[in-house]
Amino acid sequence: MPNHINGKGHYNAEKIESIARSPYLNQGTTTPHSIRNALHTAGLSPSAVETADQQKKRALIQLRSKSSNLEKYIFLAWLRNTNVRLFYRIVISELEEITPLIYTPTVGTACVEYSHISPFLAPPGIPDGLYLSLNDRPNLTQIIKNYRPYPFDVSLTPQIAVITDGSRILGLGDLGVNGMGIPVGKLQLYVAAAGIDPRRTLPITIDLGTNNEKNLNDEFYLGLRKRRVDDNEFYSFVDAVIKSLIKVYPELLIQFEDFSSEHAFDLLTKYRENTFCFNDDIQGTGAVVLSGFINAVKLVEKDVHPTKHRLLFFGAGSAGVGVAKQLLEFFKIEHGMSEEEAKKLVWLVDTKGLVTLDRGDKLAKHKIYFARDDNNGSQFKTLEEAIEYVKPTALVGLSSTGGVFNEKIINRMAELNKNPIIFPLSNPMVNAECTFEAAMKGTDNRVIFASGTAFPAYTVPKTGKTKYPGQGNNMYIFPGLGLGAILAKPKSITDRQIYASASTLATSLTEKEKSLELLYPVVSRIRHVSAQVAAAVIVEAVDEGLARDEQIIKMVQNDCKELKTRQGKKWDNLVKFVQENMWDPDSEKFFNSEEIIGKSRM
Ligand SMILES: O=C([O-])CC(=O)C(=O)O
Ligand SMILES: [Mg+2]
Repeated sequence: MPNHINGKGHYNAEKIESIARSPYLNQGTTTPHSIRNALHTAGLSPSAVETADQQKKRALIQLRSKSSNLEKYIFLAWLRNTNVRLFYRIVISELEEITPLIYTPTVGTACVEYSHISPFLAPPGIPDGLYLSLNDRPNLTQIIKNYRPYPFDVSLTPQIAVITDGSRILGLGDLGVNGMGIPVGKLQLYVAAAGIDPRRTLPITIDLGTNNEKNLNDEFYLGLRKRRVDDNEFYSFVDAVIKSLIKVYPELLIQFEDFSSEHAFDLLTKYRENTFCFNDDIQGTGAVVLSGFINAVKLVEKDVHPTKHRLLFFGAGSAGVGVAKQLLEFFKIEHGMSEEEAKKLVWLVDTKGLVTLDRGDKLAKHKIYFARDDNNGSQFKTLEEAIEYVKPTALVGLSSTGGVFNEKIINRMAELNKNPIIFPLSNPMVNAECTFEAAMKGTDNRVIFASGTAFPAYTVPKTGKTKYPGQGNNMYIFPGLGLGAILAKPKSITDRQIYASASTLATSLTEKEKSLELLYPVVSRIRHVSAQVAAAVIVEAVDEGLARDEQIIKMVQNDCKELKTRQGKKWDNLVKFVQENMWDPDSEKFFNSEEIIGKSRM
């Protein structure tokens, strides 16, 4: 733990002041009177001394009394910024209730409104994250150095940064600087789901303008009021930011988030070999869908041989192509198919129809890989036409077009397949290509379903049986992947590490979860699941010879003697070690009460 004691073994007045004012150290109404006296905070709150549970109960009652989810978001942000550990106690114990409020879908609403609400999320002087705008270009390194991650602790350096330019926030498009809600939300999940210390997280939004007219015309918009810069300036600015970040924090893991598709791919290609980074929308979403797909394939394998699937992707942006590429790994690794063979199982559809090489338009770079050349000159302009042509076993939506998997399309998938796999993955909920209820009704309840945002369970009217939708959200991957990477410190994050995260997530289901035909573990188990994912990433990084943490390397070599035959192994010691390394709001003794009391008596 950080040492707050001065040279003589006592807290000095300055330290006492900083504890009293710290939303991390000061525990408000649970503080005993002796400590309140010592901190000189006696009289600043009523006399009651409460337990942490009472504090939590009160906060939950307040939270639940709010009538809209946006109000709940604002309440939770305020709580986080005034009593960090109480906030995380609540998030961790009530994950299923709180995740949709601090993350998708509510974070989408919060981002749209961010310039209107952000001044009211924290007391003055408390940053929600680091903003770097075009005008900061000459001083980037200094600004990064000056920024103190919140809650403040100068003895701790950030371990993980989530960085966006706000250009493609969820399925909501270009929100400019309002996108800050996303890095903030993702990093809260790093804390809650993977036990990263909140004081070591760094949300970053770079502001290179916005093409969002509504923002540009909004008198309260807080970002640069100009159109986005061109590609040259974009890449050069991002490069300057990455270089400055690494200069200030050489071991920082950088997660790229919600960049527009074209930029997302190019940034990943540019940095993935030499920089400690990954892209959550390409690799995180890719891995989580792969994991759900592995389990979906198992549920239908009596009827469809795994290598006979035909996968139709509606939406060919970073997520669509990222997911499709990850799925290829499954066919290659688990079924020995060549890349060319596996690629033939994938068809992409975008707004102009089936993506083919001879369609006549200039395809974006990232679409060319999957563009078909076996269409004999025929073109298929709509999703319906593409479905008739491909006859897919699985329909994956990453189009950001809410409701586009309409009744007709769902019915057709049900005619074509005994158990159609339908994954409407766009976020937030309004952008999902269909609801769980619509998919169940349109397929006589035979659908195998996962969405990006959690839908409610559905009870089949005739049988009374309740079915649970899968939530194919990258929150099952990025916290564990990031934690594993932070612990093993590989030189780079590789496809094999990503694959390991996905296949481990797929096998992390309990017998009960399997008996309910779930595709993903229940959210309330996410801390344990993240530990397993992290362990898998660590083992892979060591196996690849890329890990650089000596202690981890030794431990893996002892714990997982036969690295090459480790499939299906649980690596219990390593998982335990990872869990022991997780930050927990109650695990630390934050200051020495005796020392403070001793000081006040002097
Ligand atoms: O944030 C989420 O819920 C998933 C995600 O990365 C995205 O939709 O861009
Ligand atoms: Mg994202």
